Amino acid sequence: MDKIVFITGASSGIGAGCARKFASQGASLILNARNVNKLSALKEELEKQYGAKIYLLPFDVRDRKAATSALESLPKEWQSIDILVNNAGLVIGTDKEQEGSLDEWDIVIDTNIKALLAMTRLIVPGMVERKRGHIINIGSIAGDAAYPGGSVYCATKAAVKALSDGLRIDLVDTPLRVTNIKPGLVETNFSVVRFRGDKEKADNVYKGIRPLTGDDIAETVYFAASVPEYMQIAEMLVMPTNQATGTIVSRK
Ligand SMILES: NC(=O)C1=CN([C@@H]2O[C@H](COP(=O)(O)OP(=O)(O)OC[C@H]3O[C@@H](n4cnc5c(N)ncnc54)[C@H](OP(=O)(O)O)[C@@H]3O)[C@@H](O)[C@H]2O)C=CC1
Ligand SMILES: CC(=O)[C@H](N)C(=O)O
Repeated sequence: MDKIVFITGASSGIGAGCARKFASQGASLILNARNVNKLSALKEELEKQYGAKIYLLPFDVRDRKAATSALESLPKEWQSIDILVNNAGLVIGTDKEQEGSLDEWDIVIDTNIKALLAMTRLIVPGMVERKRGHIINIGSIAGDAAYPGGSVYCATKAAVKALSDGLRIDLVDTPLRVTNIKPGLVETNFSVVRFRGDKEKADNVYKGIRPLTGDDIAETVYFAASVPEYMQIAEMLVMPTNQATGTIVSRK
């Protein structure tokens, strides 16, 4: 794949999985996250394993000024981004809507909604000009229906669906494509962040079920990116076999 792929939140989980998959297929990658050490280790791995061309662009996606100047700083040969994977995201806590921390929810909303929108706003005009591009947003099954303790997170992922659908409408007269990938249970660092570093609680989320991995979701992202240009995978809901909805899971 002779394309430039920009992945936010590439230092871990689904984003790192996407980096590995696209690198294995010959794409050139711009990798973003805040943790520079993890990004550098991934760059080294992908250069060694696949001879991939990697450009690191670490910044906090919530920082609009940093995002703007990072993108402006890209060398000319890296500016024509073909695929934007809006993946960076998180949740903190499982509090009820009437009890949780507004400060923590600001972080969740700013990352999952406002930063995704800002990256789209910064990168898509160039795609429109070049008449090629694909925006792949990582939504969630959580965007389909709210669940206990997930009110704000679910709302942000419902917003990702609305932003994806809206962008697809706004780009309907262009060759650009928009995809919303909606994973179910995927074992990554996500639950460790959700439970504020409590690894035992995080591990319990995946007890008794075979969860998906970041690499599994990367396969679906790559699939959406690699179908012929006249095809647009608008949405994909991908979950473990023993999961039926955001809350109905059979554990053995
Ligand atoms: N795991 C799951 O079950 C599911 C996850 N998802 C979604 O998948 C996406 C990836 O999550 P997942 O891989 O599971 O979780 P991880 O915690 O493993 O990865 C999250 C990534 O987002 C990055 N990130 C978080 N905040 C910022 C920020 N402010 N600026 C830049 N990067 C940031 C982190 O990097 P760093 O800390 O270095 O900045 C990390 O690379 C999220 O949008 C999540 O909502 C959707 C459905 C299911
Ligand atoms: C992290 C996710 O989005 C997951 N599907 C969940 O809602 O727990």
